[in-house]
Amino acid sequence: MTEQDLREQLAAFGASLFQRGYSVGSAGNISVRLPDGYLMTPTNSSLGKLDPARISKLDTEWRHVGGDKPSKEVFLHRAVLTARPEAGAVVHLHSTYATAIGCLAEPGEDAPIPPLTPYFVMRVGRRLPVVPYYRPGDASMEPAVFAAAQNSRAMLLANHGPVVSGKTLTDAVYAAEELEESAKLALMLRGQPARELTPAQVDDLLSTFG
Ligand SMILES: O=C(O)[C@@H](O)C(=O)COP(=O)(O)O
Ligand SMILES: [Zn+2]
Repeated sequence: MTEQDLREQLAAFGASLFQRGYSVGSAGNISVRLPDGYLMTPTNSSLGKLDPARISKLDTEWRHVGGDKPSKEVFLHRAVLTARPEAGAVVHLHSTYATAIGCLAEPGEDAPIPPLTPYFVMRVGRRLPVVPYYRPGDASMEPAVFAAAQNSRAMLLANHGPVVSGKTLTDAVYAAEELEESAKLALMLRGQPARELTPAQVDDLLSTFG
């Protein structure tokens, strides 16, 4: 895909996420890896109204070189895309159910979303670490996010929201949506004897689709 294609795809996915309530106001940010740098949603922009021409561009050293001022979460996206060289995009949302789990979960441990459905395992993976709380935009979060991203495609920022990576922007968006639906299921079924996928079933999914 060309950079222009990716700019248009980013704006279209942003609008789609916003229209379906995965993001409200100016919450959330998205980055996409390019051959010569990165695209990033501008700070204080609504994912629902992104102008492809004004999306921020950063060079390979993460310096702002074009478009509007980038998201204040550059450090967050840099940590994930550096830790996961195979990742092509990162989506950060404040989607309600995943954020709720991020308020219940113990920072430093894995989030309490059990493997209830195959698609959660296939899209998000086996582990969902919870990164301790940092003020949004705080550069000191970078080592903790980097460490979490080394072992997992997705994570929850405690008391803040989910961060999900994918090989492509499409993969990252689909995984972020699946994570939100799985968080909703986990909360709906909390305290009930829901049947989980067995470790063997999880292994089978990851070896087939992982
Ligand atoms: O929660 C925050 O403040 C940020 O993580 C966020 O979601 C929006 O910040 P910008 O991307 O700088 O608008
Ligand atoms: Zn945020």
